[in-house]
Amino acid sequence: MTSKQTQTIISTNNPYIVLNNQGRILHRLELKANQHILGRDPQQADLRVPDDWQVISRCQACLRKVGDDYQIYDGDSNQPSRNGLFIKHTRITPTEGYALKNGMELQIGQNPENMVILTYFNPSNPQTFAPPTQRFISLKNKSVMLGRDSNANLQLDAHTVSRRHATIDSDGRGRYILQDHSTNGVFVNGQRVNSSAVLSTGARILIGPYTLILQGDELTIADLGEHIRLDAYNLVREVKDKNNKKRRLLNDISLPIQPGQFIALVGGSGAGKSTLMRTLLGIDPTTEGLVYLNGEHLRANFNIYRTQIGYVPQDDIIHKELKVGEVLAYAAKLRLPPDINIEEVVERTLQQIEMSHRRDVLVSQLSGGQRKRVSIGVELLADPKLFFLDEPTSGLDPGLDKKMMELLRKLANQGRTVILVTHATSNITLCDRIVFLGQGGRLCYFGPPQEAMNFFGITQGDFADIYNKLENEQNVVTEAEKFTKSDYYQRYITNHLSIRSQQLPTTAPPQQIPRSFLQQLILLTQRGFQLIQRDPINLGLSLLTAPIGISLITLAIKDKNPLILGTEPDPTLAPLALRVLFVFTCASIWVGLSSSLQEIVKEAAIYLRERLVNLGLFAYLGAKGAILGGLALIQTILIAIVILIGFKSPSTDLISWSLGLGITTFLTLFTCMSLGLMVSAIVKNASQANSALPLLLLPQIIFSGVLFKMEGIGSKISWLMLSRWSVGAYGTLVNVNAMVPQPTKLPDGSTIPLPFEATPVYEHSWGNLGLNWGILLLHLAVYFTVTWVVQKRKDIF
Ligand SMILES: Nc1ncnc2c1ncn2[C@@H]1O[C@H](COP(=O)(O)OP(=O)(O)OP(=O)(O)O)[C@@H](O)[C@H]1O
Repeated sequence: MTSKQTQTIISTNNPYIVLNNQGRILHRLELKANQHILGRDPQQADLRVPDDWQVISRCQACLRKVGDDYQIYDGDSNQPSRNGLFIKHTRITPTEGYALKNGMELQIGQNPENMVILTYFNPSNPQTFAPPTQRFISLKNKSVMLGRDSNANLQLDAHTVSRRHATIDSDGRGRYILQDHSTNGVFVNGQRVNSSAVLSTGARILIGPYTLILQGDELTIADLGEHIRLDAYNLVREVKDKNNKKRRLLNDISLPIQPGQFIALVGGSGAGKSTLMRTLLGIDPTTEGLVYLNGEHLRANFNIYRTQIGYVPQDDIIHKELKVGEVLAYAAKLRLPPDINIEEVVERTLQQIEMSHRRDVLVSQLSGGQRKRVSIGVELLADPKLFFLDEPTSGLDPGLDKKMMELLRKLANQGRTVILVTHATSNITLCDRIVFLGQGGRLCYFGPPQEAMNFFGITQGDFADIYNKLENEQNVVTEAEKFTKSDYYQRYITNHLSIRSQQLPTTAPPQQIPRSFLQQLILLTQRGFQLIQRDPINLGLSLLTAPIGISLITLAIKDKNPLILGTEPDPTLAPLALRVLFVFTCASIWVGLSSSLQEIVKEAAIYLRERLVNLGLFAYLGAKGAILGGLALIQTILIAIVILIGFKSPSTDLISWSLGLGITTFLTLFTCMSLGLMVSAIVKNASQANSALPLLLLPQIIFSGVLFKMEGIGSKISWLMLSRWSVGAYGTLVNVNAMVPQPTKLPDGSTIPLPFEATPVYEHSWGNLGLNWGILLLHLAVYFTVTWVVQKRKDIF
C-alpha cells in the first residue's frame, strides 16, 4: 500500500469497496451516500467502472446503507444483472440483497477467468472482519510446489489433492511449465494434463476442488471449491418407448440449487424424480437444456468434477461380506491419493456417519439404515461438496428416517449441497427447498417445504394431500402451468438462476481418467480374496466339489485302471477311459462356471459407482482374472492330487502325466471361469445368472464328442465347446487311440464293430496337444475380450 493510500484511509472512516478485475484494481470506491449504484452506466452509476470491464453490467449492483454497513442488491435492485453477483457461489438477488461485513469478498460473474472480485471494507466496523479467500504466489525465479504437504509453496488442503500434486517451473524463456505428479490429475483450461503442460497467462488450473488462475507471474487461488451451486436450464429428456414413440420424462425444468442447500425431489411414483436426479448429476443426457455447475457445463466437464460429486444410488454400493471399517478403507484407497492417511480419514468419516462403534461389524449384520449410512460414508471419504442420494430412507422406520434426514441436514449445514429423492415426507421441513414433480416430469412446485401446502391451496390435511391432488394428469398440467406463472416461480427460480443465456460446452466430452493400473489391480485383488475368505462354507464347497466328484468314479469303476493300457486287448477300455476323462472335464466345467457366474453381476451397483469415480476397467478385469486364476490353481492342485491318488498314472512320452494333467485341468477351469465371467457381465441380475448355468452346461455335455459321435453341423458346434478341447487334451495325453485294439476279423472278411474307433481328436502328438491347449487359450481370450466390451458398454461416459 502506498503512503498516499494509507493517508486516505486514515483520513476517513467511510466504508469502501475495492474491485479486482483479473489483476486490474480499482482501489477505493468510497461509500458515503445512503444509496450507490455500481456499474458502467454514466447516467445511473455513481461508482463507475471502465467501459471495457464488460463483465460488469451497466447497472451491476445497488448498495444501500443499513446502520453502519451496507446491504448489496443485484442489478438495479429490481432487474437482475447479466452476470450476477455471488457470495461463495450463492446468487445475491435484486430484492433480498445481502448484508456486507468488513473484509467480505463477492464475485461478479462466475467464470474465474472473467470475473471481478468485489471486496468490502468498513474501517469503523472492523470486528466483523471476514478473512480474504484469495491467495497469491509469485512464480518468478523459483520452482513452486503445489499440494497437500505443509511444505508446499502453495498448500491445497483437500483429500483429493496429493501431497506433492504438481510443480511449476520457468523454462528460462519466460514460460511456465506445470508437471503433474498426482493421482487425481491436474486440468488446465478444461483438459487433463498429460504429465506436463505449458501455461499461458490466464490459464485456469484445476487441482482437486481448487481453481487457480495464472496472471503474469502470479498464481492466484480463484476458488477454494468449498461451495457448489447447480443451475438447470429448461431440462427436457425424451426417450423412445417400445413402439418407437417419444416419451417425455422431464418437461422443461429449470432450477437453481444454491451451495449448502438441502433439496428434496418428491412426487408420485414414476413422476421422474430419479431421472431428474441423474440429469442434475450429469449422468443422464438431456434432449434439450443444460445443467451448469458453478457456471460450467456439467456433462462436458464431468472429468473435472467427478471426484467432487458424491452419489449414493438406490442399491447399496458396499460389499456385505466386509466389515464397516474395511469397506471405508478400501474405498478410500481406491478414491484418494496413496499418500493420504487412510486411518485418519476412515476414523473421521465413521464419526461423521456416527458409526464409530460399528467399525468391526460385518455390513451384512447392520440394519438397513446403518447400511445406508455406510454407503453415505463411502461417498463422504473424498469430502464432496455436492451430494446426491436416491431414496436413502426407503425401507427405514420413522425413527431411522428422521435420523437420516437430520444427518443430511447436518451435512448441508457444513456447506455441502445435498439433493435427495424421497417418498418419506414426514421430515421434509428439514429441507431448504422441495422440488415437486408431477407425472410426465412436470415441475409443479419449487420452494420452501413450508410454503408448498399454501401454494397447492391445501388448508387442511398434510403433505400426502398434495400427492392426491396431483394424481390425475390434467391436474398436474394445470398445477405446473399455475406454478410457472406464479410469484413463487419468480421468487425461487428466476431470481436465483445464475446464467441468463445458455452457453454451449467448450470442452470435449469427458473420458475415463486413467489411474494407476497396478495400484488398483493389487487393491481389487486383495479385496476380492478377502470377500471370498469371508464365506468359508461357499469357498470350501467350491474347492471340494470337483475332487469329491472325481473320487466317486473310483467307487463306480471298482478296480479297473481306465487310464493305462492293460496287457490284454480290451475293446471297452478306450470308451471307459473317455468317460472317466469326460467326468474330469465336466467337474471342472461345472465348478468353473458356478464359481464365476455371480462374480460381476453380484456387485453391479458397486462397479458402476466405482467406475464413475475412477475405477480402471483393465484393473477391474485383471483383478477378476487374478482371483479366478488363484481359485483355479488351488482347485487344479486338489483335483490333480485326487486323480493321481485314485487312478494309476498313464505313461506318456509327450510330457509327464502330472504336469499335463495339471495344465489341462487349469486351462479347463480358468477358461470356464472366463466364460462364467462373460455371462455374469451380460445378465441383468443374480437369478438370471443362476438360470444360465444349465443352459451353459448342457451343450458342453452334448457336443463334447464323448456321448455322441460329432458329424456335420454337430462337429462344427463342438468346436465352440470347451469340453471338446478339454477332453481332447486329456485323451491325447492318455493316448486313448492306443487303447483301441485291432479289429477282430470274421471269416467272411468283415470286422466286428468296435464301441470306439481311433480318431485324430486324440492323436498322441505334440501338435494335437498344443492345438487343444491353444484353442482353450483362444476361448479364454475371446471370453475376456467380450467381457471387456460388455463392461465398457455400461460406461456412462
Ligand atoms: N431410460 C428410460 N427409458 C424409458 N423409460 C424410462 C427410462 N428411465 C425412466 N423411464 C421411465 O420414466 C418414468 C420416470 O422414472 P423415474 O425412475 O425417474 O421415476 P421416479 O419418480 O423416480 O419413480 P419412483 O418413485 O417409482 O422411483 C418411469 O415411468 C420410468 O419407467
